[in-house]
Amino acid sequence: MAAADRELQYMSGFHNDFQTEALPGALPIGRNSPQRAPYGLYPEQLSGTAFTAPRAANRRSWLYRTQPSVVQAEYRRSGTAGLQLPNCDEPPDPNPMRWDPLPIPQAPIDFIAGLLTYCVNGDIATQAGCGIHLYACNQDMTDTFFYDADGELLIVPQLGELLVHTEMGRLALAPGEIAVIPRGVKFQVRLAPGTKTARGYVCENFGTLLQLPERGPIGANGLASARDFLTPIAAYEQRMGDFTLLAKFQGHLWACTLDHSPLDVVAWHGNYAPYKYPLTRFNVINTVSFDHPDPSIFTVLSSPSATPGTANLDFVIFPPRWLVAEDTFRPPYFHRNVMSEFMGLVHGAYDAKAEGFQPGGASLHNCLTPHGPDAKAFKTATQTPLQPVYLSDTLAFMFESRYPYRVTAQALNASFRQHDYVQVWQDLAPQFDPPPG
Ligand SMILES: O=C(O)Cc1cc(O)ccc1O
Ligand SMILES: [Fe+2]
Repeated sequence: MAAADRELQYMSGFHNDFQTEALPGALPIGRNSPQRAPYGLYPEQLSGTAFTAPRAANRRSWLYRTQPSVVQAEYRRSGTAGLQLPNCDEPPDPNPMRWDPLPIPQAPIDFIAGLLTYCVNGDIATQAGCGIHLYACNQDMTDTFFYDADGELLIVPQLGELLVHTEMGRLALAPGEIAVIPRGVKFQVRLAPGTKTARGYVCENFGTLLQLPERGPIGANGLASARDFLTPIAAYEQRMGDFTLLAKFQGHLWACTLDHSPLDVVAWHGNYAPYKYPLTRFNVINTVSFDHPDPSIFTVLSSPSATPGTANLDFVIFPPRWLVAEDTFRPPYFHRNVMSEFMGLVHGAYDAKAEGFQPGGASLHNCLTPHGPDAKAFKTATQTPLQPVYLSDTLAFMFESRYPYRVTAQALNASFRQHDYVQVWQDLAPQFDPPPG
């Protein structure tokens, strides 16, 4: 099969034990590390969990590459303006926050340089919490590659199609789909033909690897199904040049040079690999009687913490769906949540906030910060006659975490932050009308 035809083919399944080779015979058979691997390839193990992690949680892959990853120069400190840690001198902020869409860049900028950290929670060093970044870019990464030693990257494109070239294969990624690049996997992001500008969200999970949530009483089916997750087949390039490998390590960027493309993996096998998932495949469960269920019924992927049911990170979506609840306030209720909620919007409108929360925008409702439908949404939802309604053109999502988010100075002070966000609730006047006497 020609190299170009091999691109963008996928294997189905979630955390399966996959095996794939871009050249017939490149994968050793029956052992991981033969005395001499086929075609002079170097075997290299990539461990995503401790060697001794229980079998069900253990993740590792064996990569067969033209040169081992150690063939690279010394790491030196690097910096991009946008990838930042929150200022620890300032206390975390309980105010509800919202941002207009991340502005589209005018100057040339690639995916990594175009990342802007909004907030971070937990602690990278103890592998708890996550970082939340938005990206806006208009250039391919060509001679620069990247890996993240701090967390796996959940990418949620909002605008434009990406081609993610990873050392384990190539993924095409469009708005409405998500991808997860495992911690440590080297990759490069390019723009798909026809895409001039791309924008989206990235959640960097420092904790337990994302997994499918339990279905509990829902039963054996529903929500996201393992077979709809797609992992790329092996694809490699043999390219010499002056290349830079960027590494995010404990919150900071480091860079080293190398004279060959690190995307030189000819074959691999294992259960630690990138994957993508089309959110349209999500089977949406909701009430068919009354009341608004908690949004945990919309969980696509979850990173558990040590406390049962209390996620390090839940990735929750609000996709198109029927609303049929009777005698019910149908949008999200007013609430105060001990978990912290960061939200984004891929397309359309969100029913709790029809205006102000825009595609490419973001909101943050931190631990126990009161929030809910804005005054307009409350009025509409309490006055409209209740018919079955199809909520079309909507795709919001939430990164929900047990750890409060600390917002970076650049996000706090961004020109596109809506400093008057709290006003959206202030018209909720008293309407208490007790019986006389
Ligand atoms: O705050 C939000 O908009 C997210 C959310 C949605 C919902 O349907 C119920 C609770 C909740 O936190
Ligand atoms: Fe909420």
